[in-house]
Amino acid sequence: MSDNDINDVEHLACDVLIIGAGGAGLRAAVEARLAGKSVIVISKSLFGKAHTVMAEGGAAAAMGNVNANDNWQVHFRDTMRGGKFLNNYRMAELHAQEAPDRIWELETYGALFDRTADGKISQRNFGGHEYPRLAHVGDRTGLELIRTLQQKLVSLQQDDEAAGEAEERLRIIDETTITELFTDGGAVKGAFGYRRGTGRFTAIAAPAIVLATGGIGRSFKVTSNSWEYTGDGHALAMRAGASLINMEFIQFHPTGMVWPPSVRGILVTESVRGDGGVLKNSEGKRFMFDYIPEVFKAQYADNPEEADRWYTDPDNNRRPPELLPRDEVARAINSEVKEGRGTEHGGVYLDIASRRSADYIRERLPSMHHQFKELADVDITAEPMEVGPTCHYIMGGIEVDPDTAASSVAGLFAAGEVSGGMHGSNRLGGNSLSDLLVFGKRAGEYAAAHASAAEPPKLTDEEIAAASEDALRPFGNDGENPFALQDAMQAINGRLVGIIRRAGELEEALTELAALKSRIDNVTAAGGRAYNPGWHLALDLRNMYVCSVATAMAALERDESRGGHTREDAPGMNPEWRKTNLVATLADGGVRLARQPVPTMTPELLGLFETTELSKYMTPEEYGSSTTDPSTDPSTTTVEDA
Ligand SMILES: Cc1cc2nc3c(=O)[nH]c(=O)nc-3n(C[C@H](O)[C@H](O)[C@H](O)COP(=O)(O)OP(=O)(O)OC[C@H]3O[C@@H](n4cnc5c(N)ncnc54)[C@H](O)[C@@H]3O)c2cc1C
Repeated sequence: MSDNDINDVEHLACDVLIIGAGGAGLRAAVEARLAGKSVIVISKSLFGKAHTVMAEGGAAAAMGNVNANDNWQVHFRDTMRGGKFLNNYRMAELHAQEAPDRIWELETYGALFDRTADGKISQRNFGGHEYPRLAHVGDRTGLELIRTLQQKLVSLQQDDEAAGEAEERLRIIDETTITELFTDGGAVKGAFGYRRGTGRFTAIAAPAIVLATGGIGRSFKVTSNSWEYTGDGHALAMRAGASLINMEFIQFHPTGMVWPPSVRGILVTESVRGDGGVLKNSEGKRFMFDYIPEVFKAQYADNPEEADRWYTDPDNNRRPPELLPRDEVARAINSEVKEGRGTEHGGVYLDIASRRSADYIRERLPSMHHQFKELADVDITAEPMEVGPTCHYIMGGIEVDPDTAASSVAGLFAAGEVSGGMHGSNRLGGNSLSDLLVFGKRAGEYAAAHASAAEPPKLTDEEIAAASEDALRPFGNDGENPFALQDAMQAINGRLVGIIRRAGELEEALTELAALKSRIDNVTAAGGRAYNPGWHLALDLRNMYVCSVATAMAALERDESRGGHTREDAPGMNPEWRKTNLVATLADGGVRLARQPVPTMTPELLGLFETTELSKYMTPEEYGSSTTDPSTDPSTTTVEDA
């Protein structure tokens, strides 16, 4: 066999294939396996090293442990407000209702959350959440979540082993990247990928597939995301015929590290602000009081005295503006820096040292203490941190049915960050960990049900050979180095599709991206197939490209500012745009963008809000309207890209 032998393919089969071993993938795997299905979980990185493990602050669930006034209705309201009412209301409803059960269930799997004085799961404050709501383990919550789900999977494998069928029903394959999905007659039937360590190909036949591949953050240079987040699941879904929703909404977390340059973008958890940290500019001013938008004035304190009282008496005071939703805080920091009140390294100060004791900081924020000491030689118990916005999360993603997590392609499901709709135009902190538990479980359940009703699919030699040839193409190309092309794409996105956007710049981005296309098609890989990061990136680039184009197109189309999409040339929210989702599909190799109506909330859910609040987001006739079916709505229109 030559190094580039396209015939050396490992053949596998299962009922439910799960692509991604973060929280969403692992929770789906538990559910599908408990439903009696054979399951394979594939992970691009080492098992246990998914993004979820990096989550710091916690998982939002209205358990009411710290403030008994909390309940799912309040959580639902906060989530819709955070998303500026563009959320898929049904997803937000299911999420708020089911998150507490998913957290308690984790305890039955062995999770150990921090406790309140009376022994309940402790819950902390976070931006946009009315009550303390984030179940946490210090600032290492994601680690506990992944550890627990892995432990659950191992215990299920041990059951199988005892029955003499180890790995028959649950197999985990890490360091393997899926590059293609196979479809037949509009339904998925398997996937193709390569083992990173050897470069050997793998073809897996499966009637049901769950995409749980996380986000797209690596399309930007300054990001909290790690190397794996290249939009693979988004692009795989599109190539299989599914649609992406609202890709313009990208969350720039307000607080990433800004110094030294080698660590720029690494996250500084919102828990620092939840636990009392405040933002100051270079003049020492606590500036967030100047940036409270009209729609949030009723809930946020407009003076430091009231804001500080809130930490001990939240029932009688309004919240500090440092805890506004992330999009608001990120924009405020951006403005301060732009107006010359930033720090030496282009950020602002985040100060908890002058407000909390060193012991408190070390106990509540051990990872942050360690991170700043090790990476920046800053002792956060004695000095302020320098922070600035960093690309963190994509609200856009695969369009799914809210109850079943099914995409428009039969047998293809999606959960976690790769799916769209749940968070509307902006995600609240803590709502991702709960989202991936709620919808990971649902995706696993419905994928298992789909597999039960399907025939075992067969993969053909021809389609496997075509996928192999495709994957090997960079070795035969004579173009550019993949790292140079990634830099070029990151530069376009950072400069022209970043936190503040303008129509002219977005057009420029699309032109520059289009010019990059042929260079990406001709990207070159050198060397052999074993552990070859250049080859791996060469294959990832086409995914990053298609996601970048979908984002820039949707950002140009939506000429309003909402959540994680700020148009300097179209400031403010437009109630007409609140009724519209932008849906991207692939057609003739290009991205196609369509407008679809946002499903309207049921009267029961609308009734959870004051009319005065709804009037800030909606047109008057909407308050009393009932659900619209997008597929039959005549106002659906489309635009084509180049
Ligand atoms: C530093 C940091 C802190 C955060 N803190 C919080 C927090 O406190 N609370 C909160 O709610 N959210 C937080 N988030 C966001 C949250 O962690 C993520 O949104 C969430 O973990 C995503 O989970 P997931 O299961 O969807 O995907 P991930 O955990 O991102 O896992 C994706 C999986 O897919 C695999 N994969 C990707 N592409 C392929 C491919 N082509 N083939 C095979 N496998 C593939 C990856 O290897 C990985 O296993 C934080 C994010 C970061 C970066």
